Amino acid sequence: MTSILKLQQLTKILPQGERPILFANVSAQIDEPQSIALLGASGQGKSTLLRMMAMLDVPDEGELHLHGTPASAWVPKEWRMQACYVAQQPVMLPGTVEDNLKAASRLHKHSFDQELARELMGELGLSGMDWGKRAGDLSGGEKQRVALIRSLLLRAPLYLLDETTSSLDAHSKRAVQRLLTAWQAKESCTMIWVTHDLDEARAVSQRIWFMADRVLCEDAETNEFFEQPATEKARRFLQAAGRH
Ligand SMILES: Nc1ncnc2c1ncn2[C@@H]1O[C@H](COP(=O)(O)OP(=O)(O)OP(=O)(O)O)[C@@H](O)[C@H]1O
Repeated sequence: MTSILKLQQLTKILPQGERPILFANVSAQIDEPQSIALLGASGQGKSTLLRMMAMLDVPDEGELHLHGTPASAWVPKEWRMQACYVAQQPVMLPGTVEDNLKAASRLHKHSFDQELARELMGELGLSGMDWGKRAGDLSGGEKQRVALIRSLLLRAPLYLLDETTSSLDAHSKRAVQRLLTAWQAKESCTMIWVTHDLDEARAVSQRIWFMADRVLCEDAETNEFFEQPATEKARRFLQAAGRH
């Protein structure tokens, strides 16, 4: 069976600093659609690894494969349509909210699914929003949610979510978690969540990738990771968060 995504011995070396190796020999494989939470203390390289999976950063060593084809054989733009990166700081495209929502259909050259867009806006508490409003004038939380819906409308098989809910209020955060969980199941897509919120990780993921001391230290089922972490590093990480 062809894997959805394969990370093979990925190493990232930083251009300067006392600790030049950010991470080394990170290997993992996703064989079936699922949600994975990528955890670890600050500065371990989680965002860098996620950006590599989006072809927005390159490994110094190792190779990534998407649907069985190595990154070197992909046109980056096509890879990014399959592996959709949702940034922590949302970037609005020029124009209106509607222009942003229509971005995926323009890219794919297919008709815009207005009904689905309305449904998703409603689920994230944005049903009253004027679609003619300039996207740049939205609040930070509104931009985050519109950017997320714009990404979902791409209907990508893989979503790379970089602390997507961190700037949202508790209500919106729960709405996003609910929507993405339902979307992942309905669309049979894969989601990789970088998050510092362990409640979120537990609620949304089936699997945990845990980074510590420059390696991917654990790759485990979510319950197993939280109930019986296999390594001392993970135990200490969970203890520090009051979870173990
Ligand atoms: N291209 C680069 N050049 C220099 N430093 C970099 C580069 N990419 C990442 N870094 C550094 O690598 C470290 C890890 O960054 P990264 O954001 O990937 O970690 P993280 O685990 O996601 O951290 P956080 O949880 O705090 O967001 C940081 O100190 C960052 O400044």
